[in-house]
Amino acid sequence: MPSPLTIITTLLIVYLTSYIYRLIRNYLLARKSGFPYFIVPWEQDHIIWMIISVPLRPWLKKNLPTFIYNRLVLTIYGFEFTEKLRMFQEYGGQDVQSYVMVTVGKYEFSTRDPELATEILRRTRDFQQQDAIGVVLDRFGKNLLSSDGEDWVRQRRVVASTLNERISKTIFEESVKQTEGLLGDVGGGEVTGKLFDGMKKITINVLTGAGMGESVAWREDEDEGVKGKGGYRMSYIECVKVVIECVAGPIVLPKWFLEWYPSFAPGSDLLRRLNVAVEEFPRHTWELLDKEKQRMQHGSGESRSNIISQLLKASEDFEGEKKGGKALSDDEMLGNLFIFMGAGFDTTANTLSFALVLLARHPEWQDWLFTEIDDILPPPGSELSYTALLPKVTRILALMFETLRLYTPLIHLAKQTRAEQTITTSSGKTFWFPKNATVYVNTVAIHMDEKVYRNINLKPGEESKDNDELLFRPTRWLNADNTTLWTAPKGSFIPWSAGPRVCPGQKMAQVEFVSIFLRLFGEFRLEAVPLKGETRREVEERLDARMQESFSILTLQMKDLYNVDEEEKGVRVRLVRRK
Ligand code: HEM
Repeated sequence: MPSPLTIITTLLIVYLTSYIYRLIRNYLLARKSGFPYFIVPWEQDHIIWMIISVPLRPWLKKNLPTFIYNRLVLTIYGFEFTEKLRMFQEYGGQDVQSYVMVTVGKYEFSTRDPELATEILRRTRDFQQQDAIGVVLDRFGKNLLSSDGEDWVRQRRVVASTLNERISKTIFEESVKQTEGLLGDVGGGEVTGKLFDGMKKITINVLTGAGMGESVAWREDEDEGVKGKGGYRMSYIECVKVVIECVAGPIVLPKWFLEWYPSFAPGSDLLRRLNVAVEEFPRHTWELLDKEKQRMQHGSGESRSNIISQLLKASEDFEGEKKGGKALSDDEMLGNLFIFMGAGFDTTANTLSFALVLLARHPEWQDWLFTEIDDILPPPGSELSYTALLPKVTRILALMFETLRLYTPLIHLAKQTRAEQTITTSSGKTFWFPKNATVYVNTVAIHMDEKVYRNINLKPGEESKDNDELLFRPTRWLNADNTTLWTAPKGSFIPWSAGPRVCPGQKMAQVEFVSIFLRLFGEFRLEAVPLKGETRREVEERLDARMQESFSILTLQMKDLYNVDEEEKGVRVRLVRRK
């Protein structure tokens, strides 16, 4: 019988040998790749490290020697936003702006090179979705975001066709209606921290109203809605909110764990609500689907302009074409209706919130917006028309693009190789990727490319600056004529990704952003409210610092912006009537 000491020593030797083996293996693969590489002898994808490293980051920064921290931080989730361009400047090559990080964990490649990014995103069969996406997002069924190959092609055809012009018009009208509801709450000139919660509420109400065909009145108690009608404990909206809140982790917990998790343990309230939501979300969704089917059967046969009815219609068309072939299995139908919520909620709400904070920080850009808005809005009291207004809007879209450039919701696009791959660039150089490589397209760094963005489209009176690409300047998105939108070169502006898997909700998000801002800034100006004794300069510094403290849980967001009650926290603003 070996002694405990012998067992521990043997285990230690086995672990160390495996550790050194993995490091050397990744090192040899990196040398073969043709990319610049550097070594961080750490297991970046170890589950314990992934959980503890994010909260530990400030402590590590304070206590570790800089040369160690600067490498270790690149193994901590969300480093793309905190580190910006540094790692490419230190380790990336001159011509390809990419690197391999040699670790003890998975082989990891990152790029900020527009040409490589375009190629990676174009070749969806060679650079596929990561396995981890399915673990998190397949809770209610397989879906577009987690699928690859033929399954993805079939689902994409059906799902993407539902987000059409009819939906855009519905989205526009529903967004205006919801914004009016919000203005009823916060448009009285009072100081409020709730404007940003309002953006979340608008986004989810629009997704439910224009998406699921269940229009929600602004003042409707969230506990009401569909709740109660079939013995539900939570409304549809509440279920969606809880599930999305849990997508970054707890969603993977099995039902038995949620059921038995002790009520005195930390996080028990959220897990208890998740337990209910996981059970009731599918029931609500089936009920909405059934209702829509009934309407289609008993109505004129015309599908309504919401996502759920368009999805049913697209499925029917596909099934007709394929003579009995099913467009989406029941499981996929549910999975995709969840993905619409999951993919469309936080991304859009956070973009709206960042844009508002940027406008409160830089009020001079509000005047710039007013010029366009006042020019195109009909007289007060008239209805806002999607078809009349949308083609005329450029400045609000320029603001949206500039917000997405600086605070891109997805800080990287994560892909994975399942076989060896090569890419040959236009300069004739060939690079190699091993099987099972993690491939990151770093959107934060791509959006800060000085060769693309520095001093582009300067307008009369605007000065050129050495750090212009790091600054908030929406005019860069307008051509010299000042009325048409500038298109960034291929692979240089990818908040919605690019290639065949480009976000199908791109237009929907733009329509929502434009309609909310048209309605809001048509009537109001936004002011940042100073804390006690704060000068304007100090307000600006505080807002800049707050935006830089943003962090990513699946999407990038500001800390303490939502659900904040205390006076000193949150970002307090005031809407002041313009006319
Ligand atoms: C500002 C708002 C939005 C941003 C920045 C955004 C960004 C993205 C990005 C980067 C991807 C690619 C993800 C990847 O490949 O891993 C994506 C995919 C997707 N998005 Fe969006 N999105 C937004 C709004 C929406 C909306 C409103 C919807 C629909 C309601 C939506 C539905 C989807 C779907 C279904 C996919 C999967 C596409 C596929 O894999 O073929 N998104 N989005």
